[in-house]
Formats: sequence, structure tokens, C-alpha cells
Amino acid sequence: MQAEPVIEIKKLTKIYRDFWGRQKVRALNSLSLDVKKGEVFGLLGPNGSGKTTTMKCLLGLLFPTSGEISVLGRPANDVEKNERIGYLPEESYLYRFLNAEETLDFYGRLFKISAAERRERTQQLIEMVGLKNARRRQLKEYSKGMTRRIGLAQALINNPDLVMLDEPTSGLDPIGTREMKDLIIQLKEQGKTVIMCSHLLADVQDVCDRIAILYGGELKELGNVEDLIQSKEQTCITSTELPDEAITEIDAILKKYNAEKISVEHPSTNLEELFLKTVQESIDRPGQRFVPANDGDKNQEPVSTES
Ligand SMILES: Nc1ncnc2c1ncn2[C@@H]1O[C@H](COP(=O)(O)OP(=O)(O)OP(=O)(O)O)[C@@H](O)[C@H]1O
Repeated sequence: MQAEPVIEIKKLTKIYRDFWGRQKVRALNSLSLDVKKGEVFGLLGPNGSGKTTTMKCLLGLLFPTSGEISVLGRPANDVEKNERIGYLPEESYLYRFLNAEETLDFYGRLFKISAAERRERTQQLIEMVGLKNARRRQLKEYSKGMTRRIGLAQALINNPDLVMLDEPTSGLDPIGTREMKDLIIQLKEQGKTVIMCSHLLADVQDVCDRIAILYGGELKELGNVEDLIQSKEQTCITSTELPDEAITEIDAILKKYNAEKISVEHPSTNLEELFLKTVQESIDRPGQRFVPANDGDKNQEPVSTES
């Protein structure tokens, strides 16, 4: 059964006009796309391609010049539907002198959530975004990563069905990025629908089910991430270590099928994995320091710095 669409955009055009009503910029041109319930959807495109304009139209903050938008079964300009939406803007505007608990309590009041429920949700969200130890510190003391996490908790205070994230991982270090991606996957597991804009393609690849690529306000690509990044022109077989004779035999088979061997390689992990593993090992085994091997001493072990 097809999942029901949470967002339906049909032939959306947005033209920004100047003070005298003259056409200034055609930010979106006949954009059509759907986002289905329970999926993580990535909106990609270079600067000025219309991502933020799309998000603002979905929230009802901007009026389309033409076209139709339905969000959670309601027209985008129906502000009541925003009670079921959580929005993390690129820059969260939070009160610097409040702490995490006070911040979430404040936003909970705006949604008219009862005191008991506010208390429960505040603690749950603080735990979820990993700010338990910093929950009583003023936000002005928070690092960029912590600020992003409290911003996400604030966007989730109303237990939204649809979560809209603008550049959720921008400015975060690899650990903060991994944690934010895990949180996004957690939201999906809770049955929420997520739409996010990002320039960080590796992050998008890790968490998104489908993506749309915009350019100049027009849709240029739309589909399942796995399908879109799959190279149909090449076949890659990964095996355990092979002896040279096996490679020679494989060469003969490729020749038989008129195929050309492009590479034989040991697959590598990515930098993010290596960085996280190294940091985790440092946490698990404090006092270990890596010393570069000399030419004649290739198998040198890491040195313990513990006295
Ligand atoms: N308020 C505005 N008035 C006039 N033009 C605008 C306004 N807001 C955006 N634009 C223009 O509309 C186009 C799309 O902008 P938008 O902010 O939606 O792009 P974006 O894809 O989010 O870009 P970025 O990646 O830089 O955030 C750009 O040409 C931009 O200059």
C-alpha cells in the first residue's frame, strides 16, 4: 500500500516582487513533489536554488504566486496545521539567559501544553538530545553543537508529525554530526516525517530515503537515494582476500564477456568512520598515544603514556 503523502506540492511558483510590485526574482518555477508519511526527504540544491523559499511556503510564511500546497492534509496557509509541525531554522533564535529546561518549558507554554506534560516532555527531550548534564546551564554558555541540539528539542516540544530541518548538521563537528543524524533516524523510527535542506551531501546520503535536487527554482532530480547514486555502467564485486591466480582467472572471465577491468582494490572506509573510531578508542583506552613507525619498525604498537 502506498504511504499517504504528508506534503503535496503542485506546480508551485514563487516570484518575489519589489516595493512597486515589479517582478524581482522567480525563486520557484512550477515545482511539483510529494513527501510521504514516515520518510526522511532531502531538499538539495546550490545557494539560491529555492530550498528556503519552499520551506517557508510549506509553513505558510510566504504566499505562493501560483500553484497548490497541501501539508498534513491542509492548505499551507492554514496556520492550525503548524501545531503538528516542528521547525528547526538554520539559525535558532533562543533566549540566551534561559537554561534548557526553561527554554523547553517556555515553548511548551506557547503550544498550551499542560504543566505536567511540559515537565515530562522537557525531561524526555533533554535526555533524547543528550543535554542532561547541561540542562541547568544558560544557553549563552552552550557550544554550537549544544545550541543545535536544544534547537531540535525546541522543534519537537509539540510532538510534531512533520519535522522540518534547515541545515541540521551545519557547523557541527563529526561527533555532533553523527549524533544529529542518529536523532533524525530516531525521529523516523518514531513514525515522524522529516524534510531537511542540506549542503552536506554525505549527511543527506546517510539519512534520507528520497531527495529532490533544485536548481534555479526548478526540480532537476527526484528519487530514492540508493537508486540515484547507483552507477548502472559498472559492476563492483567485493570479496575476501584473493590470490594472484584468482585475479588472473577473473581477468580471463572478463575478457570472455568483453568487459574491461577498471580497478581491483581494497575497499576503504570513509574519513568520518575513521575519525569516530579513533576518538572512541581514545575514550576507551585513555593514555594510549600513537607514535609513527620508523622505516625498519613497521609493526610498532601504540605507546602507553600512562605513568
Ligand atoms: N525576500 C526576498 N526578496 C527577494 N528575493 C529573494 C528573497 N528571498 C529569497 N530571494 C531570492 O530567491 C532565490 C531563492 O532563494 P532561497 O533563499 O529560497 O534559496 P536557497 O536554496 O534556500 O539558498 P541557500 O542555500 O543560500 O540558503 C534567490 O535568488 C534569492 O536571492
